Amino acid sequence: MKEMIVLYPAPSTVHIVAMVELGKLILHHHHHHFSVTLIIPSDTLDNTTSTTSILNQISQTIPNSLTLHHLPSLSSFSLSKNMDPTTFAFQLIHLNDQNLLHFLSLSKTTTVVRSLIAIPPSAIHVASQLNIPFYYFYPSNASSLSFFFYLPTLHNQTSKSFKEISNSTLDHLPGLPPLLASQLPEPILNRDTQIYKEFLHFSGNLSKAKGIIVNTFDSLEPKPIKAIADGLCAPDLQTPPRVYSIGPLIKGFDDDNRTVDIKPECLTWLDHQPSRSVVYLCFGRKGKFSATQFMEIATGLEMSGQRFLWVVRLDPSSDLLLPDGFLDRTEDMGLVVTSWVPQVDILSHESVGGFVTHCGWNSVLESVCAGVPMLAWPLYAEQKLNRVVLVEEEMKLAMAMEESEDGFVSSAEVEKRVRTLMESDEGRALREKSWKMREKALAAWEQGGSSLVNFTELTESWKQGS
Ligand SMILES: O=c1ccn([C@@H]2O[C@H](COP(=O)(O)OP(=O)(O)O[C@H]3O[C@H](CO)[C@@H](O)[C@H](O)[C@H]3O)[C@@H](O)[C@H]2O)c(=O)[nH]1
Repeated sequence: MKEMIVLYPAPSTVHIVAMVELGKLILHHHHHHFSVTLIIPSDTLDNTTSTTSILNQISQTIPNSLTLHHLPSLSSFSLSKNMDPTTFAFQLIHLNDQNLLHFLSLSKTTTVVRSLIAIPPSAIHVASQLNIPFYYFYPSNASSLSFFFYLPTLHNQTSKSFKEISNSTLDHLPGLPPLLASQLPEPILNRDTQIYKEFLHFSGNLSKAKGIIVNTFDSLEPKPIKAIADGLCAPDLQTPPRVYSIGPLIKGFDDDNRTVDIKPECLTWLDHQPSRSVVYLCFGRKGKFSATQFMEIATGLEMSGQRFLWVVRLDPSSDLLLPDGFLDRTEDMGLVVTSWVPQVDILSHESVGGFVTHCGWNSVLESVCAGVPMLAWPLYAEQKLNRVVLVEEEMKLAMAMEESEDGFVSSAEVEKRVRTLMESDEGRALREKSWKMREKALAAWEQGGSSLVNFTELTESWKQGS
């Protein structure tokens, strides 16, 4: 009988999508040995129409051998207006712990559960109650992972919150370039919050997992990967846990094509633009801006004279406010889209020459896989840290959008940076570097490539029951 691998994402669509890719990977290589069950939390952070359509797409494209298990709905629980999304996510996760325990206990009566691979931090306790080998799946990069490994050490060095020392430079973080305290992951800036405690707890537990699976590849982030492996991030540990970088895991190009019956307008529009001429702007699922900021972006884009494909997210109740006559004047130059777009297809389209991104890690990986240089405009979560790493000389796949202290970006800045990205020698150098990194991304999964080797070691250890 096949042994079971259980995948347990956080209650967020983007993490479910990443774990589907992991499930497909395991089944593609090892379907004779393992069955894979993906647990779908019934309530997600982003219970929106796009979430539903993505989840529908997922169920249409997953292989039959990937079993979905939906957790019961937590219908009595609703998002309090005052609760920030991360706090909400942790609440959902804690409420689901019992459901997870119940499912795994039942599964254990009929099959061998070879491992639980989870994003939610508290799943480690469920696994240990049931004696199931536990792996964290860390959905962002090795750089922010190395920071979380080091957080307990930092915590003990000072009693201050990072937000109190926001202009101080931390230049001793293992594997990382110097960072301002304000550039650290946003949920841990204030140590008086419950979220900070949750992350500290997560950080302290990282070493208790049998391994940590990260969606990156060795040649993209060699320094933080080495710093973790060398034990620099958790100096008190005898043996650091094994980190398996098995990326890039991104949504397959084919999957989208199979489900999209009608070619989206934006792809048809791209077909008619010159090679590498279009700058693509998209800020993830939640990247919303104030009306004033929208105006500045629009003005900056128009002034840059570059062709653009701009994906705009709006609150259901808001109208899109653009400068008078903007759409008419830019009719031949740009397209503004408010719907969900097939980002992977867009980034790999011949006409796209640059990407203005919020630095969400999936977007970054998708850009890397398409060889498209980035203009980094982080908004929240660990995105500021991601920007520092992306623009650093070592990696240099992006240039930075410079914002004011309160996060505002002027139209002049948008104009200047977009033009530089698309037209200057600096932009061309970035493009060349990005193309080289694309080749390294592909190589990571070729014969002898680092991600294939790491993945094989991981799955072999399961087969040997170790
Ligand atoms: O119209 C759209 C908008 C987005 N996407 C896709 O949605 C995903 C967005 O993922 P990501 O770029 O990682 O952004 P977030 O959803 O904001 O990601 C959250 O999760 C990431 C991984 O943990 C973190 O790096 C981010 O900071 C955090 O905001 C990507 O696959 C995009 O291709 C589309 O396909 N169409």
